[in-house]
Amino acid sequence: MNIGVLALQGAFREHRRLLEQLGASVREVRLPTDLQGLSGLIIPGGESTTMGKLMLDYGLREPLRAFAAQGHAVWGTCAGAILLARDIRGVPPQFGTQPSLDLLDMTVRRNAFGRQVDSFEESLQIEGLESSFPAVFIRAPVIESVGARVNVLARHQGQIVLVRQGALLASSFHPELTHDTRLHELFLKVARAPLLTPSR
Ligand SMILES: NC(=O)CC[C@H](N)C(=O)O
Repeated sequence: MNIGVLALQGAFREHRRLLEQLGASVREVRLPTDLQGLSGLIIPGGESTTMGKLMLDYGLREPLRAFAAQGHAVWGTCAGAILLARDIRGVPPQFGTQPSLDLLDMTVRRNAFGRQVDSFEESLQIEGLESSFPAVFIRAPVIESVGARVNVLARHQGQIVLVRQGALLASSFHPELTHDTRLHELFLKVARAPLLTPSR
């Protein structure tokens, strides 16, 4: 299966390594033509302001929206989750409005768990996984609210940190920075059969 990782900035190599470990063939996506023939795409963590700007500069916003509209699986982790959100809060005023793909019906607040030094790892209970998942949070966003079609799959201290809406997934944390492959396996399952996989 061909899976893309948006490679404008951020932790794309780590996602690539995990996906390849699971047998996927991975393409780094930098241009709209790179999306051809892919079954799914991961938007990594990094800096959502920079990534959003590069996304516009490279003419990727509309092609990415079209890719998702075709029903392909798209998973945003941390900054990637911010880019998927319909509504982004906590953007410093000097950045103006932040570009978003406006795909997932949720409101996110940037850097809601604190500063870089406040990064932490936490065992999360995730719906559908039998044992807890080691989740790494780095200047992570919180998902403040979600629309009716969005399923909440995990919370940390009451705050939403993992959601699914059809073939779209968003996590506040970085599963690519651990050795636990279960969320990448879930993503590949969705990418294989986006319309067949139950959303819970
Ligand atoms: N680890 C991350 O992806 C951090 C996200 C970053 N704080 C942002 O708002 O874009």
